Amino acid sequence: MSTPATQPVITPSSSHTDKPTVRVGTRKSALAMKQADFVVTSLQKLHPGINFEIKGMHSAADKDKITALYKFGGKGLWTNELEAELMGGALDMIVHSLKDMPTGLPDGCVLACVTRREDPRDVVVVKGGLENKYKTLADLPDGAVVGTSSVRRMAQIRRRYPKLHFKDMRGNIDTRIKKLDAEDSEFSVLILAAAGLLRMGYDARISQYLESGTEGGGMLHAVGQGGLGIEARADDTQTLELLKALESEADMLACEAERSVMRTLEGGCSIPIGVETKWVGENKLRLTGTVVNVEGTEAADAEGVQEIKTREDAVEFGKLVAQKLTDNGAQKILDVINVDREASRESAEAWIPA
Ligand SMILES: NCc1[nH]cc(CCC(=O)O)c1CC(=O)O
Repeated sequence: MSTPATQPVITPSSSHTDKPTVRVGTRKSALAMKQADFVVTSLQKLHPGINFEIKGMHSAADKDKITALYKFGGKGLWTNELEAELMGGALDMIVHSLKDMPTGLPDGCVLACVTRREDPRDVVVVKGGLENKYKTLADLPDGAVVGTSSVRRMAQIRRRYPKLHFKDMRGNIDTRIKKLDAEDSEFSVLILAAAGLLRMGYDARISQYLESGTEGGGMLHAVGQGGLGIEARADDTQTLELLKALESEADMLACEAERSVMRTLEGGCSIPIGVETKWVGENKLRLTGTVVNVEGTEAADAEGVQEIKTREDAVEFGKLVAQKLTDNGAQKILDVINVDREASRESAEAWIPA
């Protein structure tokens, strides 16, 4: 006999081995898994002939909660392992919260897709929920404790509400809310991203939306907040093609502009910068940015409106707004923050993705 005597045995669990498999990686938190699930469900509807698999991975920083975060080497802290798997071919794409993605990716990896953005704003969550007589930051008495580990959030709130106090609050969303609600908790409110709460189904805990302007507490959100960023290999044309269907062009352009501000200002390290983008006319994007010192006593603000049609337009626009921020004193504020951070080893969004 010239043909092989044994054929591979098809077991029930490998009944779809005839289908091509696309492997989707993400961090193994409840929110990250939900986000990956959303991406896979959307892709599966479009491609019933492909088998999609989600692989949740703990990063080194997730596994080791004792070693100080800075000892992991900072950049890409939460993404290095996933990217190694992607480049080695064990994964075909990674689903990230866009705001946790460094603005510079390793060679060979690209931001293949930005999905339609969830509400990008930060929100206030009050202790005990909506029964609480306090609903907004303006309601809080002097000395009330705000929980956040983000310098960006703390600095901007201090600027408007100098009499509030701040304490670090880390952990994933469930952990943070539990800490807030605990009977003996010292916190009055937490500041979180609307996107995470909405995706987790915790809409009912949102008591105030923060945004630019007095009503919104003058708060600008993090770069890329609310968007999902999907990373793939630059040469994997099949995956890049699949992901085109999930891209929201308007949100991608706005997020590219925001990331460009960050990339232009940061020089390696993540910085506490707030942004807000809004489409204000046909192809016209308005981008507002702020850099505030930790004490909330000094700020550089800038705004621009420009016609944006391509990714390159968005990147150039981001550079322009970054330059305006620098002209208005951002660099001086950032230099002080970088020196302080070197001493305290704190980072901008604390780099604890939810
Ligand atoms: N820094 C943590 C983080 N990273 C992504 C989200 C969810 C929001 C998003 O997808 O932008 C959060 C939680 C938060 O900031 O409250």
